[in-house]
Amino acid sequence: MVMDPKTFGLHNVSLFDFRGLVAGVWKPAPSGKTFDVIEPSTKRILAKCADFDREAFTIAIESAHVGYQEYSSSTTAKERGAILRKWHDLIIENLEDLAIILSLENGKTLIEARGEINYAASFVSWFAEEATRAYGETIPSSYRGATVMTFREPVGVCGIITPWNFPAAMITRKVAPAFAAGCSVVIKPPSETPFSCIALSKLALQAGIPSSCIHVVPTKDREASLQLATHPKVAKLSFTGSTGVGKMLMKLCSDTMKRLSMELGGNAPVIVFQDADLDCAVEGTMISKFRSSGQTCVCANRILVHTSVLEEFTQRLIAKVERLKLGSGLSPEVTQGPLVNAAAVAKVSSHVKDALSKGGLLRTGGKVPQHLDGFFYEPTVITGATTAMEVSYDETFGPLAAIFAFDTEEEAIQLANATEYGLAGYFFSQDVNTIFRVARKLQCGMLGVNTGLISASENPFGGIKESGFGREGSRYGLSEYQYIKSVTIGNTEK
Ligand SMILES: NC(=O)c1ccc[n+]([C@@H]2O[C@H](COP(=O)([O-])OP(=O)(O)OC[C@H]3O[C@@H](n4cnc5c(N)ncnc54)[C@H](O)[C@@H]3O)[C@@H](O)[C@H]2O)c1
Ligand SMILES: O=CCCC(=O)O
Repeated sequence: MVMDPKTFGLHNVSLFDFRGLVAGVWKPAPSGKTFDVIEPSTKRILAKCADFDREAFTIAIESAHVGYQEYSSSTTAKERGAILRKWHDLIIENLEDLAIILSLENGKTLIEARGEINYAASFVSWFAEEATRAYGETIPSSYRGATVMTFREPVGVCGIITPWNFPAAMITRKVAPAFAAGCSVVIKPPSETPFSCIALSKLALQAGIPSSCIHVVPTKDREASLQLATHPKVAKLSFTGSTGVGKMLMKLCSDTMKRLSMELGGNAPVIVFQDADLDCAVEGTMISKFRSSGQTCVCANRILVHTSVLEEFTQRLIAKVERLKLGSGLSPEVTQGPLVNAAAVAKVSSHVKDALSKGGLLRTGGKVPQHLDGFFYEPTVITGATTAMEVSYDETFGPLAAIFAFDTEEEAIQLANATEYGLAGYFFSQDVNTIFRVARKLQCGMLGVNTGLISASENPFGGIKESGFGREGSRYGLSEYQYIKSVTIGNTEK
């Protein structure tokens, strides 16, 4: 049975829409096809979303191609900034409704969902300002009487493919800089959580983004969405998701030489040195490990603790973990929502079983709770983790804290870097020399030192190694949607 949106307490029910936006029109799929979106905390069908085909992507891309040329040539950067400012304000005005929609489809707690909507809005206001700061340069020419200048031009139509774990923020972190630069977008939202994207897009239109510049094409048909990687009129693909899918898309994009942003998987280490402030280390580990029930790309996957503080740190961590309360994200007392689906539960379960079979010690958790209906797994702590275990080389993406012991700084750094991923890392130390030395040696794009919280619109977000490339947010995020054109003006001395 599909639930009635009116029962969720939304003020603006029109935000909860199940249609796509193609060439300026909100519509169901022409075939009438839909796919089920499941509420993870109950396993019930939340709603049926329009399921578009390949043809819809073609129409959207063609429209976006005309749209970006009109939009970029008819607006100043300041005007685009004003539209984004309005979009930001509308998101904040509708924050509670957006948070409810997000919590329903993703499962995260209402507090986390409100946090994500604020975070999503922060990218829109950030790029409202950045829009006006697309500076070019003048360069001394080696030709007499000539001057070289650079212009920053919008790349054109941008394909946007995002994951379910941040259904709102992953949209605005890409779409806001694209609009700021003068680009248009065709979005393929995640099929687990399409409704936050749809709601945000309604507000973008209301703010004044031209309808030819924003298209939302939900689908379960992966082949259809690959148009965003193959169609010659798509100039750029911005993808956030797993490394495997990122590699496949990158290969497809090579035929038409698309610009790419690849925000991929991680396997973040947390290192607790012997001189760490343990309260700070435990607090930071809790945030980094259990935010969104362990389902963020920057979540701690391996917790490396110096043997001298191992038991003290573990005891304090367990005390905090055992205070976490599982349940529906909409219940005010709940601190941990469900995982996204049955496959996510199975993966955590398999990592736990594998670790225990290889000598790990279960300290708390380790089960699927029987009293809850949704896709839940208990927050779990395992000590005695080793590099032979799956958790050491595979992203768990769930609430398993695996604790490894180390004796020397060199050993910790070697363990931390022994992964093909390089997204985030964290460490805790109170020694300034250790901080500078280790910060330089860890191989990752983002580092938290004495904190587990590194995500913010001003912070360059992105990875190295197989965690991808490109930087989102920050002063670098706008240039991902621009190309540099050099203009040489010659013979100016005549
Ligand atoms: N680096 C970052 O900024 C960042 C942020 C969030 C999530 N992630 C990563 O995303 C992963 C979790 O998200 P996920 O499970 O949604 O990832 P995913 O790669 O399975 O899916 C991401 C998107 O790609 C689509 N997709 C999946 N398979 C496809 C295929 N064969 N063809 C075309 N499209 C396809 C999905 O529908 C979704 O929209 C984790 O690895 C996480 O670390 C990275
Ligand atoms: O999951 C990855 C994105 C989360 C974040 O931006 O902090």
